[in-house]
Order: sequence, then structure tokens, then C-alpha cells
Amino acid sequence: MRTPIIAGNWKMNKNPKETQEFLDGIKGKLPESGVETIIGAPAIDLTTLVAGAEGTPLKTAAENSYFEESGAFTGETSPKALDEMGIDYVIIGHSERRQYFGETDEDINKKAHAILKNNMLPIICCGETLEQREAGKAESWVTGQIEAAVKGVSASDLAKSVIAYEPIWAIGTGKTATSDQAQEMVHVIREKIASLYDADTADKVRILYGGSVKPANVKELMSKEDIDGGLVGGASMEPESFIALANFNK
Ligand SMILES: O=C(CO)COP(=O)(O)O
Repeated sequence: MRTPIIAGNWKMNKNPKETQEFLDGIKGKLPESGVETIIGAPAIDLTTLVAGAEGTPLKTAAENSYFEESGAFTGETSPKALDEMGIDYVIIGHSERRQYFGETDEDINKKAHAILKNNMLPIICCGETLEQREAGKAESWVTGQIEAAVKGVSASDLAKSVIAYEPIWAIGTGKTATSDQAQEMVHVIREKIASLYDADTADKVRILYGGSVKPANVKELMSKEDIDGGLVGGASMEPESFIALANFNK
């Protein structure tokens, strides 16, 4: 039985003060069990986020990490330091990082290894463009991204990790993939994991859908067999909306 996840990705939004306001707003309102809730915040907000999440069910995520632990890498964030400060997850391979910061499949794979080595879990993002979907290439593209990202990752580590399928055409556009489209691709990803690893690993790994998830459509998406949760941008920013998402099954 896979525990569902509602994960927010704030992207480059909110400062520490706004982070604290959000934490005050959700206080005591997240489910204690049955759903795992995560907020991914900018690096500058993580100290506030970790302090505020302590003693609550909320888990924390960084939106990026470098694959080296220390050294002359100006401006980068160390996975070792993220672990030491108490971060639980790191989002890697988001389409915005691939598109604007030139992150490659190889970088993402190195980051997955570095995150796991440092006692955190990766949330590995994948997804196709509208052009790729229309050309009938979405499945081969997405499964290729996954195969590259998990190269050399052990079955036991992958079983604990999280994958997020985020079709690029549905991110921030208000255009959600239909629940059937999302289920179809998430199922293809699970089958790919079964072929790369085994049925047990594929059954354990949690696969989220992301792209215009909101309180109004979360229930329908979550009703699908293979969809284990949502990676949510815009609708994770306000306490009321995040609380509603986290309580989708009530
Ligand atoms: O990119 C996303 C989450 O990582 C999705 O963003 P939106 O929920 O704003 O479409």
C-alpha cells in the first residue's frame, strides 16, 4: 500500500517571512496520517521551513541540490548541508531546471545518487512537451528520462524514492492533463520501472502527477490506480488551498 503524497513546489516564490506566514496558516490542519505532505521551497526559505515543520506532519524539500558535497562551486547548494539541516526530499529534473538551467539527464542521475547518499530522497521529475505528445513520442521520451535518471540506483533506494510526471504543457497553464491521460503515462512509467527493476519495486515507488493540480481536480486524479499524489505549484502557495489538497480524501 503506497501512502499518497501531496507535495508543493513553490518555485522561486516566497521569502522567509512569507514562509513563516504559510506555516502559521497550516498549523494543526494537515492530516497526521494517511497522506504525506511535503513543501518544496527556495533554498533561502529552508531554515524557516525546517524549523516550522518540526513536530508537525509536514516534510520538507529543497528544489535543487548540486551533486558534489563541497568545493569550488560558487552559488551551488550542497546535498550534505541539506541533509544536515534536516531536509527530507530534493526535487530534481524539474522541466524548468532542464529548460532554463540546462540540467541534463546525466546531471539528474548524479544528483539522484548524491541525494540518496546523503540520506534524503529524490523527487525525480519527467515530462514531455506538447510537440512531443502530438508527434506520438511522449512515452518514449518520458521513459527515456526515467531510465537515465535512475541509472545505478538500487532497487531498495528507488522503492523509497518518488517520481513526478509533469507534462510541460500542463504546468502553470491551467490545462490539466485529463485524469485518464495522467493515469496512462503514470502506468507506463510504473511498467518501465518493473522492466528496469522488478514488480515489487514498481509496486512500491510512488508516482505523482503535476500540472495545474488544484483542490477542484485533485480527487479525480487521486482516484486513478497508479497516481499516488500531486506535485503542485500554484495551488500549494496559499494555506487554505494546500490544506484542501492535503485533505483530498476527507
Ligand atoms: O511545475 C509544477 C510543480 O512542480 C506544476 O505547477 P502548477 O501546479 O502551477 O501547474
